[in-house]
Amino acid sequence: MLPKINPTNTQAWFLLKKHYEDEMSRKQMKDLFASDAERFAKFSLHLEDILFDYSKNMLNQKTLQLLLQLAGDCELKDAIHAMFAGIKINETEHRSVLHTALRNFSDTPILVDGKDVMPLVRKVLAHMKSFCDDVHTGKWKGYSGKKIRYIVNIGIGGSDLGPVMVTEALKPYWHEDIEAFFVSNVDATHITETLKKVTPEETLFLVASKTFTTQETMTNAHTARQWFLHTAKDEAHIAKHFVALSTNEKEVTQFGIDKANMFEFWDWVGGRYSLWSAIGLSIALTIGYDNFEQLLKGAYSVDTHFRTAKLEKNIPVLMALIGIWYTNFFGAQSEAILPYDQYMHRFSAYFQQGNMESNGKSVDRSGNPVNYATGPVIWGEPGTNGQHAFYQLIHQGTLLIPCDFIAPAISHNPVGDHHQKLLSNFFAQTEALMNGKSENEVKAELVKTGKNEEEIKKLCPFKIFTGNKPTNSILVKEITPYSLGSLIALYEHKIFVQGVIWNIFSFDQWGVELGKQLAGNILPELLNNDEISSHDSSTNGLINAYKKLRTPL
Ligand SMILES: O=P(O)(O)OC[C@H]1O[C@H](O)[C@H](O)[C@@H](O)[C@@H]1O
Repeated sequence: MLPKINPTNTQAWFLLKKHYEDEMSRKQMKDLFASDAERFAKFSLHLEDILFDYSKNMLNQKTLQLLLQLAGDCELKDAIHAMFAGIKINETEHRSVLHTALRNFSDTPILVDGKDVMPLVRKVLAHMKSFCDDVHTGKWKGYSGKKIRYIVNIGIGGSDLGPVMVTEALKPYWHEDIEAFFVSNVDATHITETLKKVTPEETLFLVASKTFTTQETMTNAHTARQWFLHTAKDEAHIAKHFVALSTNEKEVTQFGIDKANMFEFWDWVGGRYSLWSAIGLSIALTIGYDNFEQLLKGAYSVDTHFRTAKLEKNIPVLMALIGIWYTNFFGAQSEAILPYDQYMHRFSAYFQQGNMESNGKSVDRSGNPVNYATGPVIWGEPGTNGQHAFYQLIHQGTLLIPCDFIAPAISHNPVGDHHQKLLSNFFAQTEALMNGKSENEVKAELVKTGKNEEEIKKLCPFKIFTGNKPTNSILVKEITPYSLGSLIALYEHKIFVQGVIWNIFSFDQWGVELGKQLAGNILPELLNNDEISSHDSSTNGLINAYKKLRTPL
């Protein structure tokens, strides 16, 4: 079990508040750099090919020491141990949290209810490997004897976002004969447009759902099944074209998928942490099993770092503490994740679910409302697109938005000087956000343009950048399956640490249920033309307007 400590009652919290009010709220980051030539060396860390630079933050040694004290006061080390040991820290669902077991390459057994889960994990990985080999070599054939060319993953949330993000980020590693598609939305447009691009004879559908009851996924899977049978005719052919990635054998067989074509995972794998499990089959089929294993190994390396490194040298711990510093003491309400790598264009969307479904909670582990802020809004787009869209607000708006800049040193597409240009923007942005531009600098610039004094006075306020906008920079040698695995694991553990300190349960998601429940009530009301009066006047009004607008049933 995790401790139930209100972080605001700790001594560290009290001291951090005082430290913020007395000292850091007035500090300028550029002064911190000016007064310490060693700042970068002191506030950056290396982990294999990853450089984590957190020097451009509004913190000093004392801040760090107090944040680490907060981690200590909230018993973080014990919590880390509890998660890796398979203790049922997801108390509201009475489950262990063991995505780390899926990438455990050590010989250490991991026990759930006294039983080692590692043999099962290895068994499913072996099944995935042999299946990938069969599909890639053509041993696995479609019903008409043709090789599989198209993979369509049907899943949503954690059964979609991870595989989409990873396959996109690793496009240079795609198997040459395979093309992957992902269908998630219950909007028929998604499946319809996808089915236009594939053929029944050469398509393998992966029905990805932990529960195998999710409305969107089941609806899309049934539509795909119908589409397939329209051409294939015989239900016996389904076995060659539909496999299931799930924890729910009963529902899988009821859908008509053979147990032998089910890739299993377990309730101790959270949906948004499941890309390492059988849910990653679309990844393994797309980039090859060996590359999938590299992804797991990259994550395993970070798991080892997270479990064993001292807290002050522990990258995910520092990422988490820095986030808490801004959320709870500076009042920041969002964080931007900005990958300077076009292939990583779904990375922030992926961690939107990772962070917001995990730490978007307002009740603490004792069941009481929290009296402090928890998970921020996570958002972002790849650089440099974001620069031409929303960076204006980050530079000159009223909100404080801590940003993570992520970039590879080596591009998969070393064309001309594109990558130098891309990275010059990365470095320039973090520099600009930190230093800003003073009134004197603006004036001097305007003088050079030949403007008169009155014009300069008028224009000056708009051209000032206050600076002091915090950023983390994560520089990776290259985006490979291994380094991507590491990056994902860093962010996963950041989320975990924050949840521990905020005294919330990060691995349940009750907040998604109400909407599903009400949609279940409303759906039958949409299946007739009767006027509805069972809801509030807005909901009634909307439903009745919809019924008038559509063609009557
Ligand atoms: O994998 P499934 O059981 O289909 O669940 C898919 C998704 O839907 C749920 O509503 C949860 O919010 C997500 O955490 C989950 O990843």
